[in-house]
Amino acid sequence: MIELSGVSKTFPGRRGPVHAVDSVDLSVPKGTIHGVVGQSGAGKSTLIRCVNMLERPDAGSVQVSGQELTTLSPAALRTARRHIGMIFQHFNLLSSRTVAGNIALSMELAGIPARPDRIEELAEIVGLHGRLHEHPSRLSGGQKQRVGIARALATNPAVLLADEATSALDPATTDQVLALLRRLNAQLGLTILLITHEMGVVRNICQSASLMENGRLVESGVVADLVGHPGSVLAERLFPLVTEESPDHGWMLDLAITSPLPVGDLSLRHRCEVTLLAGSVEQRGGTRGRVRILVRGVSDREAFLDDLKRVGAVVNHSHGGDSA
Ligand SMILES: Nc1ncnc2c1ncn2[C@@H]1O[C@H](COP(=O)(O)OP(=O)(O)OP(=O)(O)O)[C@@H](O)[C@H]1O
Repeated sequence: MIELSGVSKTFPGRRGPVHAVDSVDLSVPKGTIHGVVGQSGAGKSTLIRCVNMLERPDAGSVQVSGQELTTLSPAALRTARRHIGMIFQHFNLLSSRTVAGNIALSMELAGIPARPDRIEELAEIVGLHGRLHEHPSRLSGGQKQRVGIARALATNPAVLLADEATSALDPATTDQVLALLRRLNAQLGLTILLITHEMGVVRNICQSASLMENGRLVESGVVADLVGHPGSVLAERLFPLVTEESPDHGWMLDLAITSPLPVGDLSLRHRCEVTLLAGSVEQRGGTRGRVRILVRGVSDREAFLDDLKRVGAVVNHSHGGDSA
């Protein structure tokens, strides 16, 4: 697990100090996937680099798997880093080495024997079987990232840090790489901290997420909980509800859902018309998202609201006086 407390990092800038990371507290439980989103310059890269001390924080505590990293000697830090793998947007592979050579590199650097059977096993895990003797230039972006992942796994880490790992990939390849990360999380119990500017990445694989602005985490939480908070900026960005214009008739409700909404059943039970106006829902790893519905002709609103509660829908916002 990853536990950050009061982590700060300031850089000197032309117009004064830049507080890239400012008093960040963050807890990522073992075996979960947490995403940090935010605009360019928010401090995401600096934050993730503080987790493995590629960037040494000016203040605060960084604990990974129960070990405090900020006070370690250089030698002890090298050993601790074996348990923290990292993957990058541009893969950072050595072009002069084959796939096998790139995977072996992290073992060599960690002082672990680079056994061919282990390298083959890692290639198998990431779906690169049979490509071990090729050079990176012959691989697609998705395959290069698979090499990056195999290299990161070579030292058996408990934690994987992903710095915009899918930002250079097309949507279909992004989905495949995210599916691989989800499988590694489930099968190896890998704890994953990722940073991204793509909301889809968080929707797709993260159980929890944080929004970073100007070096601070302004919102943090379990995604399924965040969608139920009416004012959550993160939930709005993750699950945007886009409608052309508000209908002038009827009762409009914005709902947070964590299971499919039985629209047909609701309209039958309440003898009313329920129309889905907008929705942003993720089904992978359990349903979660937001929907906007228009209800017309309902006679008992209280009973309708009770029924929504019964099916696990939370009303974030309701609008419109005329239900007829
Ligand atoms: N080594 C450095 N020296 C000086 N300033 C830095 C350094 N690294 C980052 N910064 C500054 O810290 C702030 C946060 O940068 P950071 O790269 O962490 O943000 P980010 O959210 O990852 O953005 P991006 O997605 O564009 O990489 C920026 O203002 C950046 O210019």
